[in-house]
Amino acid sequence: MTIRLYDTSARQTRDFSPLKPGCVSIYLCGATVQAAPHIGHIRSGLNFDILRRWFEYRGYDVTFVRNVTDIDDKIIGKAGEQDRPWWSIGYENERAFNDGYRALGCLPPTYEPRATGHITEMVEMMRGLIERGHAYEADGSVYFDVRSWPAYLELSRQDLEDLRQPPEEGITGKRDPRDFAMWKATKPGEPDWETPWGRGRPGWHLECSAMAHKYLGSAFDIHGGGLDLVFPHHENEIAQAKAYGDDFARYWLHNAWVTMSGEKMSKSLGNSVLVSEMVKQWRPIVLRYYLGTPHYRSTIEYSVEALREAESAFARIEGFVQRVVELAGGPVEPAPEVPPAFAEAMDDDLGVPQALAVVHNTVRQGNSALAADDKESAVARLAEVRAMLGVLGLDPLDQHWAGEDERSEDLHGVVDSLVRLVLDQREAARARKDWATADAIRDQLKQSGLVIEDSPHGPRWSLGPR
Ligand SMILES: Nc1ncnc2c1ncn2[C@@H]1O[C@H](COP(=O)(O)OP(=O)(O)OP(=O)(O)O)[C@@H](O)[C@H]1O
Ligand SMILES: [Zn+2]
Repeated sequence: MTIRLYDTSARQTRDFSPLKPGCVSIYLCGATVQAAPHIGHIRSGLNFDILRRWFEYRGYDVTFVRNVTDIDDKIIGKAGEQDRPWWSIGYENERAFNDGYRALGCLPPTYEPRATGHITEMVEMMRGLIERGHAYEADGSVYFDVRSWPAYLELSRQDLEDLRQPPEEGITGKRDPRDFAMWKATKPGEPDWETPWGRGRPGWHLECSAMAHKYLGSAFDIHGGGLDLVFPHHENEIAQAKAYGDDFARYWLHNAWVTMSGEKMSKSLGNSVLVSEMVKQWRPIVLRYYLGTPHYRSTIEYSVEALREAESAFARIEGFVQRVVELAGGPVEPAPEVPPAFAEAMDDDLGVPQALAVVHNTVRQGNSALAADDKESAVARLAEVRAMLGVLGLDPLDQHWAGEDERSEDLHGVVDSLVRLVLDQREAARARKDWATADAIRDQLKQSGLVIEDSPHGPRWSLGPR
């Protein structure tokens, strides 16, 4: 039972062996809080939430750090446009991100450090890098000297000579156009902090190296983020941290994008679908199913059709769960272990699609057991299904989703009695051979979006597809 993970750095799947037995440390590049999250951002959070849950299932003690970049050019730009303090933009969007993560059932990280709370650590890192000859000050900014670090670009496997585009354009004082800014000299009206090299503000790359060092030490297990971060962000993080003396991350994991018409969903491109809008149209648990169940290294091309498919696939699972709970007449606890085929799929670079196939198979077996009136077997299958869904964060009976909407419980009861009332009327019409009324009632029920099924315990209703 070795977990295997695709390591971007090695370009292959490697057996995972932790730095410290029984423990896993993960650093995930989190939100730049310049705007509310789109579903691409939350996909990244979700993929790593599932990774973390899987490690926990496998008995590891997980330390999961997901940072917040609360100072950045775009935040400052927005503050100017909206005539608001820069930090009010950051706080507002950080809350929006947290609402999004919570809505989709992402467990809170162990630590969620904000960049601006770690200026001291960043100054310390720059001081060390300047002392070691890997960084220099120019005009109040501090740059990393890429030629001083021969291993630079080892993650993205590029050649320094081929690096055509300087990562930071238009900044003067660089010794080499490919050197990147760790610290940016202040400009009038911009937020700034005191350093030995004058007032200024941090560059994005430095923030992550400094925060990873502070919370996870000089070496840790896994560093993650979206594929877009491989270069320059992660490459620059590595250069800073390693040149400073850290061993840094041992495995690099990158989630693929959510795209729209083949292009990365992105705030700056304006092709974003906000999480806050999506949760008005789709149940959050369905969104989680949609965004969390494709393999983390496969692109998700946004489509309403695929969302509908996710909705009906999840409805099949949920319908089974409900039927067995009704039959059992009481709670059915998750099994202590997931089926071996599920575990095997998850161990293999987090093979959620294959693992999900095991869930659907078990649901099918459970449904056959129900059809055969085999209560014991149906209940056993539900226990397995719950254990598997728990790992994926998709167990509809989990506290998180059961309280999805507290009012929905009340509403469920109200709809229940209304449906019974209407069906009684229909029965009465049939009894007096008033077929026209009976048919009209049936048609109206259908139009209302309810699906009525007969069950040994009387009629059951559920919401039909949209
Ligand atoms: N479309 C996407 N699909 C998957 N992951 C994404 C997508 N967009 C951003 N991410 C990931 O979400 C995390 C937070 O991203 P961040 O706030 O830095 O946004 P960003 O990459 O600047 O996004 P945008 O391009 O929308 O401005 C990062 O790990 C990033 O790689
Ligand atoms: Zn980062």
